[in-house]
Amino acid sequence: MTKPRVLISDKMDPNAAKIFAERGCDVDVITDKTPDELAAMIGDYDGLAIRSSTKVTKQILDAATNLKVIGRAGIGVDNVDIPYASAKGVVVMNTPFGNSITTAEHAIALMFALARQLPEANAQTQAGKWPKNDFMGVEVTGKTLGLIGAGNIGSIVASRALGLRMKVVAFDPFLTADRAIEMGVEKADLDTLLAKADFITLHTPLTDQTRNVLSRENLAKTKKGVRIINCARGGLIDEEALKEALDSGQVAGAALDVFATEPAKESPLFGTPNFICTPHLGASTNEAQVNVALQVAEQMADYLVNGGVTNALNMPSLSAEEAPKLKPYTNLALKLGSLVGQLAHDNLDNIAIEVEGAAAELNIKPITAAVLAGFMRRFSDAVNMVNAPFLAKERGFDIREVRHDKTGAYHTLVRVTVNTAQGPRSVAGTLFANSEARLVEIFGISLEAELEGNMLYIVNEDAPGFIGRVGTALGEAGLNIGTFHLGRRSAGGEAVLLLSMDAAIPEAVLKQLGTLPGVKTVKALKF
Ligand SMILES: NC(=O)c1ccc[n+]([C@@H]2O[C@H](COP(=O)([O-])OP(=O)(O)OC[C@H]3O[C@@H](n4cnc5c(N)ncnc54)[C@H](O)[C@@H]3O)[C@@H](O)[C@H]2O)c1
Ligand SMILES: O=C(O)CC[C@@H](O)C(=O)O
Repeated sequence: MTKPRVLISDKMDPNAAKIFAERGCDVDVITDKTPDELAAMIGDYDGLAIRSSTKVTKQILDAATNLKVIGRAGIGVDNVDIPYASAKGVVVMNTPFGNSITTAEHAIALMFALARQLPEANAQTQAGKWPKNDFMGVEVTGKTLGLIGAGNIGSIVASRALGLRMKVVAFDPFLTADRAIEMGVEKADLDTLLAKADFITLHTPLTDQTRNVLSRENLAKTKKGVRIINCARGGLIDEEALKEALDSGQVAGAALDVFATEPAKESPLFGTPNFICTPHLGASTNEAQVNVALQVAEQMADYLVNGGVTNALNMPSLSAEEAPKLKPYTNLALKLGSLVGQLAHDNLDNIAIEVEGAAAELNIKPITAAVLAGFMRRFSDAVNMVNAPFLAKERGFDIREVRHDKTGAYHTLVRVTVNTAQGPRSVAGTLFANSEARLVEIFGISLEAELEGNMLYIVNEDAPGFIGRVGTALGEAGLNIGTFHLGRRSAGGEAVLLLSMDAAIPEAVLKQLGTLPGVKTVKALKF
């Protein structure tokens, strides 16, 4: 097997390259490339490991013809076009916890820097001014910290602030009352937080809901003399309005680690008294960078080598332990989905995936994703397990997953059903020896077959001599039959013939078979 190739395109702790190599990947570290240079080389790689400098745009993804996974050594993935990566079938992963403590500590550091004006005091002291009377600070003890966003980083900031004997008021629509009690914070709406907080710290992603959460209007609702810290994302604060609020004294100080446009080489805020900033250093500690580098390399290698999925933003998780167990099922599901897709005449918009026996004990999501991928190959060869659920959603598919506790004739079974104009149609399959995919039922008729390579599917009226006539027609066309599978609804009723063929069947032969007496359907299948 050829080794997966990984490109590390941003500066990353060297442990990442080491882990990739140890886990069986070939790895190149090539940083500081222009988008055109990256687009020219990305086609050679299966994996792309990044921090925030590399922008994974449509241009890069279009050129990334072999790419299977993008790993972000960090939390924010706003530098990756996730919808486009998903549509292209590329898994996007991040490392959601590796730099949380470090970033929370940076927010606390900036809070103290604001409270005691440390950067300016330092600059003036080193300039020989000894400005002892110019820097009257404020204590944080007893003050109220307003937390906007109480996720991983926000909750660490809250715990540190409580340790400093501050009160913490949190605004986060997803914060439950129980979790707020557990965190020791007061849950509040945004206006209450703005009115109460002496310090405000932001810890949300940048979304349509959070963009400009500290807008001009909201800045005007803050307690006069508030101090504001943003270590989350630029764009959460209206920077022009913040400048005005600092100038007017409404805001006594602001500390930004992040800007709406980065790198921020210029800003209306630069030079404003009581404004301090750092160049997106929130995650920059040795500890955090080792954590995220190790984690991203482990996760990406696990996916490329074993199929394990951890911390993906566009695919359900799959542990390295589950992945090998699920692999034969996803193979079976892909084939069943493909069979239904090839046989379905209607423009279907619904699909049900049922699992029973051993299959019912597994994570059904990858099985569903594989069924959808197989089914939608009728629309495009580029469909895979990553993009199939997104494409299905985009097409408005109704997808039903059913897990049955009972076990039937087979120790494990996956059934795929679609509703056609003629009523529900289903196919089912099992695993022989826990690994070999076998079709066991097709549209209500029991029939055992491997779904492999070129196949011929015929539905006919059961009658003596029919099989011989099919064999003769194929033989005369010089087409060799590999295996022969038969099933029927009842003697003399509807029968199904499924043949594996050594070669593809020409259209003319299919037409000729269609003229045989009793034939209802003839179709060439490909797996
Ligand atoms: N400065 C840095 O270097 C640095 C480092 C790490 C993370 N970050 C950024 O910090 C941010 C937070 O990271 P995290 O790990 O805590 O993420 P998280 O997902 O754990 O937490 C985000 C929280 O924001 C809340 N939220 C979502 N929409 C909201 C809204 N409209 N109003 C209020 N709250 C809302 C969510 O419910 C969640 O609790 C991210 O944007 C991340 O990219 C920056
Ligand atoms: O990689 C970095 O330095 C920044 C990381 C940070 O913005 C994140 O979202 O994890």
